[in-house]
Amino acid sequence: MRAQIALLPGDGIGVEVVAEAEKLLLAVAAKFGHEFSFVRGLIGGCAIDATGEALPDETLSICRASQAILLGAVGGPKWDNPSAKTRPEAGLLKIRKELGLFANVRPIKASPYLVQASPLKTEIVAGVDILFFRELTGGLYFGESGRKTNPDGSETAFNTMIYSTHEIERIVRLAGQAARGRRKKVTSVDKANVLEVSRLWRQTFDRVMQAEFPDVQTEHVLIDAMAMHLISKPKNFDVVVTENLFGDILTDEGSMLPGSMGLLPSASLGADGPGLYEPIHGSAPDIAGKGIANPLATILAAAMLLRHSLHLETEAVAIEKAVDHVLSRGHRTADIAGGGPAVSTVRMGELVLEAFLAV
Ligand SMILES: NC(=O)C1=CN([C@@H]2O[C@H](COP(=O)(O)OP(=O)(O)OC[C@H]3O[C@@H](n4cnc5c(N)ncnc54)[C@H](O)[C@@H]3O)[C@@H](O)[C@H]2O)C=CC1
Ligand SMILES: CC(C)CC(=O)C(=O)O
Ligand SMILES: [Mg+2]
Repeated sequence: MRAQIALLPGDGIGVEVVAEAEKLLLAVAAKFGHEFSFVRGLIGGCAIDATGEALPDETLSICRASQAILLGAVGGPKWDNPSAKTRPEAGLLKIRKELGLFANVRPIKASPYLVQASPLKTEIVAGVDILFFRELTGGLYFGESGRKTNPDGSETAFNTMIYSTHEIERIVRLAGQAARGRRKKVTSVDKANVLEVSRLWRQTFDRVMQAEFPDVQTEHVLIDAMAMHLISKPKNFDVVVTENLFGDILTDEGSMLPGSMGLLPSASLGADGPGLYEPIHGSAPDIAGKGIANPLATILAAAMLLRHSLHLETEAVAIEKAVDHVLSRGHRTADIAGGGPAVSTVRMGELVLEAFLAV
């Protein structure tokens, strides 16, 4: 098949991990006879430096003309000034909104080869397999916000959490459909004991699930309790659906089940158009430029890209198997090495490539 893939490495370790995933995609094309063309775009801090905008129009055009987008990460201390005109993260929010990528799918699966990498007990972690559906274009990240100076000179700032029925219905539907292909259970996470938005979320979830997915078991869990249940009894969860901010926080927490942020990929999908694939982590300024970041989350995001946007299931599975193989042989980057011997970002990429070519 022919496909154009937009590569948006972004900032910090985004550049290092996307380079490894790109090598895998090139190898997929060569091995399976596909023609992938890659077009690069700027996003985040590097885009602000070059153009003054966190998401230049040119990047958006490249993405719209592509079948899929692979993104690294944005942000870093260089662009953290609170009074700056724009921030790198604004570019990420804008691309999600502009492309209508309302569903962020984040699988959290504990590899049998990595149970030692988790700070949690083996009996809690072994066998964990959760699929998060995080709503991605609504909620606090997109509601009205602002600041004002009060008469006494102090300041007030506000962000608004806002959701409409339509926005809730479409993400709940995707969660229900996914559950049908899995263990047929969906957990909805909200704060309905306090927030009006959550009460609408809960009512809408119940209505859609009862009418359209009566065969799927459902439950509601409050966000504060969920933060605890997620690491005390993670095997109770199959599919989890929640709003933007809650899903952002819970999945970073959930990364401690497999053992590192550097292991978790994600897919951001809309009703149509290109999907966007990225690791769940950020630009990791504390390790950027050292060549030690774990590229597996981004390599696994490339596998999700092949599966969801290019419908190349065999190729996606081949990458996932190669990652499993490398982990089964004991190769580790520093984040999952537990203080033991560790390989570099580039070496980990090479090992996955060698395993991919060998099967
Ligand atoms: N999707 C994106 O582009 C995101 C961007 N950010 C931005 O990234 C910047 C840094 O944010 P942080 O809060 O530090 O979050 P972060 O996710 O960049 O890093 C958190 C911790 O996890 C480690 N880590 C993350 N990815 C890793 C990998 N692949 N291998 C090994 N270790 C890894 C980092 O070294 C750090 O100790 C900020 O500017 C933030 O806004 C944060 C989250 C998502
Ligand atoms: C805009 C962000 C940096 C959000 C985030 O942390 C994420 O999508 O994981
Ligand atoms: Mg996040």
